[in-house]
Amino acid sequence: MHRNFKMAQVFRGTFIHSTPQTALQVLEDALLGVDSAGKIAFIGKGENVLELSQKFGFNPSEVIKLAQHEFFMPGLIDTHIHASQYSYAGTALDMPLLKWLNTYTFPVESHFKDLEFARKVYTQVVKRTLRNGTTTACYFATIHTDASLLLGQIANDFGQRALVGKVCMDRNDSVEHYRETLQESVDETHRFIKELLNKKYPLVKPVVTPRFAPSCTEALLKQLGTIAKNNNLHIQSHISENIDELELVKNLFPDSETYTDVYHKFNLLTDKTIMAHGCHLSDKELTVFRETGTSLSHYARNVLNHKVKLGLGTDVAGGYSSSILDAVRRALDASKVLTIQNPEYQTLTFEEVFRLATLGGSQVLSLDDKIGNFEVGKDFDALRVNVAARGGPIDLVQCEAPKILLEKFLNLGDDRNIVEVFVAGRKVVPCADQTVE
Ligand SMILES: O=c1[nH]c(=O)c2nc[nH]c2[nH]1
Ligand SMILES: [Zn+2]
Repeated sequence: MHRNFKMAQVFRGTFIHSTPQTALQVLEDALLGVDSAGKIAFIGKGENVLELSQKFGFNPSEVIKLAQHEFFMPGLIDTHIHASQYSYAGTALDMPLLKWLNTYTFPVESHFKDLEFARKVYTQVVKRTLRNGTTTACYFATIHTDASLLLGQIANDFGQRALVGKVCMDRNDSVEHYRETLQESVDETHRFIKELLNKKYPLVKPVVTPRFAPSCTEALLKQLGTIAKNNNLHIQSHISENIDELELVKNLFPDSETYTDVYHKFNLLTDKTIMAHGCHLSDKELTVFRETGTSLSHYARNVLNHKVKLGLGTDVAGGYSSSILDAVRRALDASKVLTIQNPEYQTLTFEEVFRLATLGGSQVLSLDDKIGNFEVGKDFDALRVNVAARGGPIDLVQCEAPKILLEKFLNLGDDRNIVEVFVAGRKVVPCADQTVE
């Protein structure tokens, strides 16, 4: 027998996922086994259940069968979300970036030195995103180390896979008490990394997080590049979101040719770097992204054309919803608008956006050896979707093919259709305590 672990769960039904070659692969009447370490042990055909049960040592009567209108898909991956901005999600969308940061964001984030406030918001955001099917989230917290550690603890407790970033900023003239000195930022980043790694959470890791170039001095960017390199850590930040921001970066970093150069110079562009937005990146800058292996949390055909790793992010609270399903729809809508403006522009298909939300996200986070689709050896991070869930938002008149079921779920579904969520084989939704405080 080829297994180290006992088979913990075996499912039979439709599995839908992406591969690097195929945006949508449907496995009908498949049998998938998850071992006691939460990894996919085998994928076979339902009709071979007896043979597989002998080979992998499970009882065919214990196989969990999906109902009609149900399917499994890989867990959704949010490659960019500000956990600390969740309290005002859905509001404060009336200002351009720099004004928005000074007016809403920095004052709210400064409250996270209060650990009870942090606990409340971070518990809400972890529970809500899990409920919405986000099995992996790449979080920005705030400058406060203890509150950022708390976010890691809460993600671990609820079973979400997460990268957690203590935000670094030693430049901020607008909200004076929401700023660190260079030394504080460096020391606290060291402490954050050390303490989070010491917890040995299996699914939660630190990510080095310069907020964005305008809120960091060159000295800080340099030190953060070194810290990430010495500890082989992920890095996340923002880039090239807004024209005023570009001007500011030009003024603050006159020696750098482009915004991308600012980060590149300080070793902040690596194959474990996730940059958000990148709306105004030139072809030349995108080439640097590809060459360094840097990923983008955004959507855009041009990014795909440059073969830059690309995934979706909710960007709460700049984005109003904490559901990746919402990001899927906005990516599709925005892509249609781009085609209206330029008929040569090739509209993204729902299959492509499905891949961005799952496998693409795993590539962005350099976790595609562990998650992103249903491959033997990967962790079982999955959503059990019932398109016809009672009380849900979708009415089915007749039996539909799996591809249509997925399309309906992506375009019309919500958390009522996500009947179970698994992370590394553990069922995290429904969990014992379902109410969002
Ligand atoms: O959408 C954004 N949200 C933020 O919090 C932020 N900080 C810098 N740049 C940013 N963009
Ligand atoms: Zn952001």
